Amino acid sequence: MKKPILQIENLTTSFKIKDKYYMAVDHVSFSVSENEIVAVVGESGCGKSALALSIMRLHNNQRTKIEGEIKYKERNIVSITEAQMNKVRGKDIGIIFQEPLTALNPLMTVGDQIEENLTFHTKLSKEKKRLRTLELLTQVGIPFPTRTYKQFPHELSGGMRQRVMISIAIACNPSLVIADEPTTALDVTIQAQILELLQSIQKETKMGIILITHDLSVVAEVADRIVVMYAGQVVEIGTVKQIFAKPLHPYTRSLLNSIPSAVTNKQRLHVIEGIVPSIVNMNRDSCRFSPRIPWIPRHAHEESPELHEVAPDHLVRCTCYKHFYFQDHRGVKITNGIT
Ligand SMILES: Nc1ncnc2c1ncn2[C@@H]1O[C@H](COP(=O)(O)OP(=O)(O)OP(=O)(O)O)[C@@H](O)[C@H]1O
Repeated sequence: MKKPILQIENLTTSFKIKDKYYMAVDHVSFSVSENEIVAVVGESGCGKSALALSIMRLHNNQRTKIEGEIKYKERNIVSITEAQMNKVRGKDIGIIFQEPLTALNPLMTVGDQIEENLTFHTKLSKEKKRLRTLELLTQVGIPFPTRTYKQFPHELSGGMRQRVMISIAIACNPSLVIADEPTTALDVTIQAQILELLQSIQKETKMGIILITHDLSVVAEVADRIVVMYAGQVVEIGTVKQIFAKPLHPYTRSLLNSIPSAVTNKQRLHVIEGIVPSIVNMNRDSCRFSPRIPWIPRHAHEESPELHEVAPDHLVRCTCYKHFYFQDHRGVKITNGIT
């Protein structure tokens, strides 16, 4: 059995809005093992970034409350001091953000930014840091590492900047990397290259990756397991095979049905009607997805829906999945979930 690197248990992240706290991540539990890619998927506003920033403890702690456990190699990093967390961040756990142009410092050269991380976490000499930086730039597929070493972020293309972000994230050989929408800001061909790069680094280093994305189609090829989040909660979790071959929660099925494919490209794509509720106006006592599937009878939903284990390692929230069918744009029932 694989060793878990990160175990998240009942993680709750609440933001203070006008003197009251509202949960954006609601009792989330899952784990990531070495050599494993776990994808966290869901539409915008489902709590994916709030989750990623909670793991890194990058929220403003004056306005954010984090409860539950995030165990990195058995140690609960929710309760360690900020100084201790500084040693974990960037060394044990790396992060890749969606938009490298905003995440990178525009006034520092690429070389300096990578070396900054090495200076903070290692005792390498100046020359060794330079060599390690050039090695990293080569590893992430930068064609002219010595030139890029001296360049500023704005001198690079989006894809190259994301490669630089990846090299910063992996500089200290972390055992876990969180990639928060790493390809969203890139065009399709570059997206594929960046995902391939992440996958090859992961194979080489055996690190664990949490891949956060709103796009289920990007995870099929790379992920081992999928965590589907809706309105702050995990609504389904399973292996890639389980989720793609037997998606159960109506939200998962809707996400899958929204993916353009060779099968659907001549038809209108499935659109998930409605929007993710805001954390302030959310009805927390019932199935949170129920307002978006009004044709499912009320009795099909569970009160205070729980996660149910439907197969080994395959969990789904609420009983509504048993009754689910789609309505296409003409109101026609589609019962199998995937057209
Ligand atoms: N700092 C904050 N203060 C108050 N509310 C917040 C804060 N950050 C996020 N939220 C709210 O928490 C919910 C989850 O947001 P989050 O950014 O985690 O979603 P997401 O799934 O990552 O979406 P996206 O893909 O657009 O980033 C949203 O309702 C959002 O408005």
